Amino acid sequence: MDSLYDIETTVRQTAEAIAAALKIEVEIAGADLTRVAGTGTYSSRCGFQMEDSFVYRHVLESGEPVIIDKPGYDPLCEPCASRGNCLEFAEVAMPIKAEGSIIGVIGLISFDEEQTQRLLENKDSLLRFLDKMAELMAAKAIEHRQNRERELLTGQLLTVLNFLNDGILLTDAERRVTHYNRLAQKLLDIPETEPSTLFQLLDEKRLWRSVERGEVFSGQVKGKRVASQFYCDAVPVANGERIEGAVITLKDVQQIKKLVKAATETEIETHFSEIIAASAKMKRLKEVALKVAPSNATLLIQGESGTGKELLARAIHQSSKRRDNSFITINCGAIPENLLESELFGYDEGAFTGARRGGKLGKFELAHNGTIFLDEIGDMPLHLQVKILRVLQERRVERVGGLHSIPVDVRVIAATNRDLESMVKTGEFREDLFYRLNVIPLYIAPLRERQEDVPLLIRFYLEHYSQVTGKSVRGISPEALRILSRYTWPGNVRELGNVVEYSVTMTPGEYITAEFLPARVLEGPQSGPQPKTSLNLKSLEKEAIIKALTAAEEEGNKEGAAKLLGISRATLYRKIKEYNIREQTVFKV
Ligand SMILES: Nc1ncnc2c1ncn2[C@@H]1O[C@H](COP(=O)(O)OP(=O)(O)OP(=O)(O)O)[C@@H](O)[C@H]1O
Repeated sequence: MDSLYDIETTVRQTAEAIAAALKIEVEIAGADLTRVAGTGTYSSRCGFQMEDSFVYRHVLESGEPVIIDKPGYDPLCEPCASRGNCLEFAEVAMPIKAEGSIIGVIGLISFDEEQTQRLLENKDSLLRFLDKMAELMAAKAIEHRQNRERELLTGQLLTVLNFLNDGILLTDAERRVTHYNRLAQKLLDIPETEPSTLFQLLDEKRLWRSVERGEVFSGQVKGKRVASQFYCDAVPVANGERIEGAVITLKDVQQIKKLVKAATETEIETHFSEIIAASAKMKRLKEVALKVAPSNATLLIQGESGTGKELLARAIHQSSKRRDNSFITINCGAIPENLLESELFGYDEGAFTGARRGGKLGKFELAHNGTIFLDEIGDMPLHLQVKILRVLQERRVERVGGLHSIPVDVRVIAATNRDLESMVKTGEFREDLFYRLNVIPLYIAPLRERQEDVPLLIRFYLEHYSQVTGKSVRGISPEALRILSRYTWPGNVRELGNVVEYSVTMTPGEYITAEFLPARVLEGPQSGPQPKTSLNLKSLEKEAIIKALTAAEEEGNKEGAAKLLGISRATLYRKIKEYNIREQTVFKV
């Protein structure tokens, strides 16, 4: 609500001006009938509630001006105690209206004949004059209220700006920084004492080019006063066609990476103590891995699927001084070849049709100061193998469509379940990359070759799944344990975990017995009585190829064998040659 008290000085000056112009006493009251200003005898009575102010109350209620030329005899004076003894000769009262509300009254009072004559001789022009004075005061009161509201809103907006997790810069059309929030000040080290331009703070050429075109910009920009990279979004502020400035938001790229790490990694921190190892092979492997963990050496972990390659890589990262930075994994075999390059190395804005505005960080950049785990490196296409080799040699990455290379400090741990050495022989894997990766080779033996680990792993998964399912399965019968110990575990530890989960879920009692083991374990290949050669990886592979070829031939489609096996046709033909699988062996048997 607009109030005359907020503009007390203006009200007093107005009262004095009216009094000087008309040579008559003036008083101005607020909406609650408190005298805000007064001249002559009234000047000492400001700030007090008026008594017997029946005329003013009527004006406040009706919103209409009143002229009383016979005080004490007018119907409005009827309730007044001084009725009949009134000292006033005449009175004029004009309401003060602000946006539909009545916020006060201007009162003129004459105390002799001469004043009365002056007051009443030209009523119309007097009322017009008073109306203008009332309008002036109302405008001032409205302006004062609007300023107060604007200040409040500015204060609220500044609080919001300072509360945001992004740095915010506002600029004018000349790139002068007109406003910034606390975070922007900290991120860019903006000097508080002198005004800054965008040019002094950011390497902003590309950003400003977009702003000038009236386009939104998103991308990475380097700081000028600080050595940081920022992820910026800039939105032009336009007035019609004219660009009048921009709003720029800033995110510290290092901070984003830390957030990525926090969001993706904290739950799966792995320590060496979590790698279960009873067998001599695993104990020895853990020893070697613990020794190489603190170094920056590139590592290659080989082993069948499910043997714990990723688990080992995580433990190595966790034991290195990179542990506070990201451990980024990428499964090179699971990502379509045409997307793999940009996943690994990122791309710059406009690198290809459909490229995201502002480009995209690659996994190598995300892993800066940390570790990148290149899973299934054996599935990496040859042209990307060259790029990986270059990163390992030069420690810089080049984004797809990028003009400059970016320095990265990344430890590479690669893993594969394929025989990279024979892939090198067949030309499927680059020899130079193989030797680069294989600086320190780590081999995880398949579970069937380290049966001593089986009981310990079973106990671990029993406890885990009993807890997860809320069942109190406490152990396993000797017969069930014997069956599991003789099983060949083609899926290794991952499969063992699944088997225990199945059995815990199925078993009604406190112990897992043989009948609650999955059928494939009961019927599947048992390692004990079988000839040792059948456990050989190569003979298993040969067997699988023969089976796939037979199945495909039965369907009249030889090509389908590669699909069944999940390998390329070229690899299939190479393996047929390698294992000397003759047509009649396959098709005529
Ligand atoms: N020695 C071990 N102790 C405890 N858990 C293990 C061990 N080895 C493997 N695991 C568990 O087995 C599962 C499979 O492990 P992981 O994913 O590391 O295998 P991998 O060799 O990387 O598999 P793939 O080649 O299929 O990617 C995980 O749940 C892992 O925690």
